[in-house]
Amino acid sequence: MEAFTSSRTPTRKERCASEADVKSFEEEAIAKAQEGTWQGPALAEHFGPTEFEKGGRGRFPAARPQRQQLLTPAQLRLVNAEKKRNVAFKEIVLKSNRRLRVKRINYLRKVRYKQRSLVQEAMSFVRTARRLLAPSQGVRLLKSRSVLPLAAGAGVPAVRGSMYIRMAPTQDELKKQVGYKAVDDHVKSGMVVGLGTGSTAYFAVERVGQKLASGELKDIVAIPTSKRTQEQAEKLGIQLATLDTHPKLDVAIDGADSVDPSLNLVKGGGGAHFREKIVEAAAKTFVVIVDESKLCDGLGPHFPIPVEIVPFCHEHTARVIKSLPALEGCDPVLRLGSAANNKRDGDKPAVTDNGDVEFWVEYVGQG
Ligand SMILES: O=C(CO)[C@H](O)[C@H](O)COP(=O)(O)O
Repeated sequence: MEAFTSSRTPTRKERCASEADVKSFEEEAIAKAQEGTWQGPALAEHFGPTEFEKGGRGRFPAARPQRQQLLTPAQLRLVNAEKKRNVAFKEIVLKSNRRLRVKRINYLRKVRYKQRSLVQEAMSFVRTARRLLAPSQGVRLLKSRSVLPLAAGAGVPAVRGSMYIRMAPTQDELKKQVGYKAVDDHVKSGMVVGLGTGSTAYFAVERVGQKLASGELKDIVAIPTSKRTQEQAEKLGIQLATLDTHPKLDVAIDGADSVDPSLNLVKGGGGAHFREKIVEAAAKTFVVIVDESKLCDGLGPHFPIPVEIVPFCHEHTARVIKSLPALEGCDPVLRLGSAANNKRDGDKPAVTDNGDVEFWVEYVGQG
């Protein structure tokens, strides 16, 4: 009996946790076990030290026989109750470990399933792409291991027998390809060249600059169709002139906004069509460079028709345009924002290089 040095025997309440305490400890134990921070049933810490735990050992302390002899029957009951709880905790830990294992297996199954469905999705995309896209649209579908596997999702392994695709060039890449090719095929040393305006013509101007710098082209005289193109050409060291000194051009290269099957064009989305028309009309050969987004079945609905007019009484001019029988079903809209791109940005009238304003004659259907 001398093992208990305190003046009185601790009450059951002091030594043993209430049912609610045990429950909350169990819940905490399960939660910790699930997070992987479970350190064992730290009963002493949780419920306060007991003589039993002082004498116990290991993770689930067992009462030593000689100590049991020192306990009163009431204390022995407490010890046994505590032992039972330890067994219960052990079971909880084992159960939660099992639950964690099951969870992990389910997670891995889900990941594998997702990977498999991504690969299937990729393959069905390739099949659809093969059906829909013709090689003439700039996309070449290959079945070869020498090109990149379809990027259907990061980390999806290429599977045996999978399809491979070379991704379609972007619109900018297509613009560059046609811009460069036009110069490579049509511009020779000693020529007078009309330089168009816009994001496609930009690449043609760039190519002329490159070829002059490399010495592949010599004695080129260029006539720009806008202030923007003039600035780009000057930066590239291209010699510039005007129609006043060079009225005949060997070739002019420019983009367009719409091209119908008979090669009729809408031009001027970039706000430079007034000068473009004057310069390009003076060229022996006019090379139009477009990507496939510009092709249409008929002019009108595909892209509004830009009309440059003097600012004087422009509202009156708009009414006159609207009343033209040939433009039935069309509506002239004052172009706002910048004239330098074919977007409607800003809220002030767009002003061209010539100080004019523009209407975009929009097709709104049969009037
Ligand atoms: O007519 C033009 C500029 O007045 C452009 O050539 C036309 O708008 C096409 O531009 P982009 O090549 O940027 O699409």
